[in-house]
Amino acid sequence: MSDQAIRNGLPEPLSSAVIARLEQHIDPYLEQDIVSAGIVRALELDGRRLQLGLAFPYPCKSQYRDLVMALTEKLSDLDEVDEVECEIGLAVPAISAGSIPAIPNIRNVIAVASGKGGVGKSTTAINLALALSAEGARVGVLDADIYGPSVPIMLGVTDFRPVSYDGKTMAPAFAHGIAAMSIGFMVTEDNAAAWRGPMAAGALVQLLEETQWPELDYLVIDMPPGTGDIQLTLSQKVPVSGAVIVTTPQEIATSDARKGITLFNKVNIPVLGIVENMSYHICSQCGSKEHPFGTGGGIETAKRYNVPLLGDLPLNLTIREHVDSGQPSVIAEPEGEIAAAYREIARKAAAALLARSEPEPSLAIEISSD
Ligand SMILES: Nc1ncnc2c1ncn2[C@@H]1O[C@H](COP(=O)(O)OP(=O)(O)OP(=O)(O)O)[C@@H](O)[C@H]1O
Repeated sequence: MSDQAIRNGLPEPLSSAVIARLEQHIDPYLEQDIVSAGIVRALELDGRRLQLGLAFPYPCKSQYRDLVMALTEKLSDLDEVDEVECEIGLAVPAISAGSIPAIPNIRNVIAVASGKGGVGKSTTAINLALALSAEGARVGVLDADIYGPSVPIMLGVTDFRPVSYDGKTMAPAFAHGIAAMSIGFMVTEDNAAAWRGPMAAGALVQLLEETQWPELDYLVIDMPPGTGDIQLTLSQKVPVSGAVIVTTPQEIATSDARKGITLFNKVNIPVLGIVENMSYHICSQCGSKEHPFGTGGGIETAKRYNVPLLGDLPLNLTIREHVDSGQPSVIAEPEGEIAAAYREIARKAAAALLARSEPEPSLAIEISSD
């Protein structure tokens, strides 16, 4: 139950009647009615026009139209009201990340991680960041994938070189409406590959802290692949509010994903859910769904660790072509099915962040040997 007070200018008994009807509307991502969830902020009557002020704690702009229609329908039987007007805003709260101090201007940090390389972690991170932005949030992305920084290519900013105006901090790149900083702007692949764990983690934390981030609701970090020292150090030094694990359905990738979940459990970072990438293939001849790597790995892992499966993405050449050309699918085909799948993942991950703001102490912790 939210303690958010409603600015309520309605007379009784209209006020009770309106609130009772609004309480019937369950937000599908928060799984709570919109009054209890604190989304209803203001109620006013202007003549026979009912004005609703709503503020969502997670970005879901693409859902507003359906919401307004559903609420108008629910309130249509009230004699005092001829018209319903909704003003909808976004107010993302900062979810605390334990004792690590917050980074100025950044409300929430979401780490995108994978147990092994090549599963599509960066592709997912960048599309997730752009999807959060498309749903209305202010978003930045930090490319911490030191051994294969791909954000400059994926956002089409390979020529960007960070500049410092104050000698202390660097301005990030801006592309497709989000801010971006990448280790790839600084170092060549050759010298990054020589970096060992602590040095790499130190450089990444410095990169994060010395970037002049604009005000952000979410900073998405594309983590280095794997579950070793760099990932552990980063998770302990950066105020990560939640993690998204990317996996493919192959058994080997799935067991690596489990190591990823274990790593975040170890450092008390809630796992917001799993994204199963390259999950299926749509046959170009007959349109049927084929599962070249088997089925069910993501669901099985999600169930075992009591974390949601945020979504699955097909093995699809256009996903690859889009990111390789600097126009990820969420931007290249915003009306397409793939963009819709990423936006759904974004809404679910952002809502999960609110629900799981306290790590569950009952979660089984499995310490892996590597
Ligand atoms: N669903 C998909 N369908 C087709 N190609 C994909 C898909 N997801 C990612 N790819 C492609 O697979 C390759 C690897 O993806 P990506 O760089 O995102 O993986 P990664 O897990 O971040 O790898 P690494 O950590 O090693 O950099 C890229 O060429 C990307 O375009």
